[in-house]
Amino acid sequence: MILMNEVYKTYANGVTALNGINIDIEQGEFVYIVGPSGAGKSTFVKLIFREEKPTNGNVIVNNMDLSDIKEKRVPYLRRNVGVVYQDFKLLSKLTVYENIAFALEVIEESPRNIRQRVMEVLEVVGLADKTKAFPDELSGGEQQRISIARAIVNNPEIVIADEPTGNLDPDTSWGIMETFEEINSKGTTIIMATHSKEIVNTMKKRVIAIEDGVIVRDEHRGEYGYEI
Ligand SMILES: Nc1ncnc2c1ncn2[C@@H]1O[C@H](COP(=O)(O)OP(=O)(O)OP(=O)(O)O)[C@@H](O)[C@H]1O
Repeated sequence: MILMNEVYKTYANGVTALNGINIDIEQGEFVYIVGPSGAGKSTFVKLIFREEKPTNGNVIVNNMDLSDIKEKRVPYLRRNVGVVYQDFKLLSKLTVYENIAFALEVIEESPRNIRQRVMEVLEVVGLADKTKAFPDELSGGEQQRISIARAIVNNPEIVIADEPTGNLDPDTSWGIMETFEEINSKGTTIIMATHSKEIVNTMKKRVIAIEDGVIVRDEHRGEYGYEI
């Protein structure tokens, strides 16, 4: 569960990105975050995996208040929150297998469990035959699938995706969206910031619209609502 209570975020340069956010997202929901460029979408999602801290207010994720958790608890939070980025952020010198295994090695899983789990998530994203490939030997869509596999390898309760289809062509984007749907169907919460009107209006989900740092719309099976 994700709760935000009167959340404000002002960056060091004085820009206020979030201006009094109140939200309640239940476990298992699929939520799109939409809004114009600079509205505060990325800031909103970054608060959930504590990439940023609120200036004021409370951000509660899986019963942890991130506004005041100790630094040493952050890795524990991150095990429960997988993140997918627009630009994939794969490590170019590591193979597909190593990129995914890395997340388990840092928490000292046994080699046997690592092997089993990496192969499981590669099956989920349909790339079990690519274990030995390096990221730059893969298409953009394949790289994004690997980054999704990496995000779910710890079995997180929440997956955050910040414009995951932003660098992909439409056909590839639909495939990526199907993968997110499949992950969501197993109970994982998905929070996705997106500019894709077509995706939001086709795969209907909850839509939270942010403008100038405030929530202006929160609809069940909502529309994208902006011209692009
Ligand atoms: N690290 C930062 N330091 C200072 N200002 C920032 C920082 N990150 C974002 N901002 C500012 O905060 C505001 C909100 O930015 P944010 O990235 O959250 O918007 P966004 O809705 O995700 O935009 P986009 O759709 O263009 O990605 C913008 O005015 C932006 O310039």
